[in-house]
Amino acid sequence: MTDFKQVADRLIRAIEDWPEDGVTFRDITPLLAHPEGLAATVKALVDAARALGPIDVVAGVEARGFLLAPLIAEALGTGLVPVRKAGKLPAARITEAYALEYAEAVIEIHADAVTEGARVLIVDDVLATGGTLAAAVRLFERAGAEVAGAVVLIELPALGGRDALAGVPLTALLEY
Ligand SMILES: O=P(O)(O)OC[C@H]1O[C@H](OP(=O)(O)OP(=O)(O)O)[C@H](O)[C@@H]1O
Ligand SMILES: Nc1ncnc2[nH]cnc12
Repeated sequence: MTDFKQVADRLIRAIEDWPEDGVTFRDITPLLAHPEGLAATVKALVDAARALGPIDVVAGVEARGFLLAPLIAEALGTGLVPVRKAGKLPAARITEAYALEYAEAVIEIHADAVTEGARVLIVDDVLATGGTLAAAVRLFERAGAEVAGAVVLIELPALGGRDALAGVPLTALLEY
């Protein structure tokens, strides 16, 4: 089995000054495009998810969380809930606004996306300021669920996102 950290360090690329000056963008597309990179990524994510205890449902945050969450949900045998950017979900919604490293946004879930007390695992590719994941946690708490934890591929510790998630178990597979 390919070592995840080795293959990820080789295949995740850093793009300077994108999408704006001063941001180093961590691009996971070469990792996902590589067969062994993808397999090692899925295994590492699923191992991290299993370590968080029982999970009833896996949530992926649009857009890059959508690339990862279904792979974990399928492996755990759970359902999948999309956390969508504003204006995409057709039925009654719960909405949260937030700021992230280089933008502001609004995310939503369907009000009936989770059952009362369900243990939700939230998945995304990057934790930067934590604005996105903290907003996702608020969505599921407002929906009556319990956030069992969050798993990300990459944490950018200099941006302090972990502090925004106080009280939520967070596993990051890599730090840059
Ligand atoms: O911790 P934060 O400062 O909130 O930043 C992290 C978020 O930023 C990126 O999403 P983005 O909204 O750029 O969009 P994308 O997934 O649609 O590319 C990334 O995929 C995370 O969701
Ligand atoms: N530096 C970064 N690279 C990739 N995705 C991000 N989302 C927020 N900050 C990011």
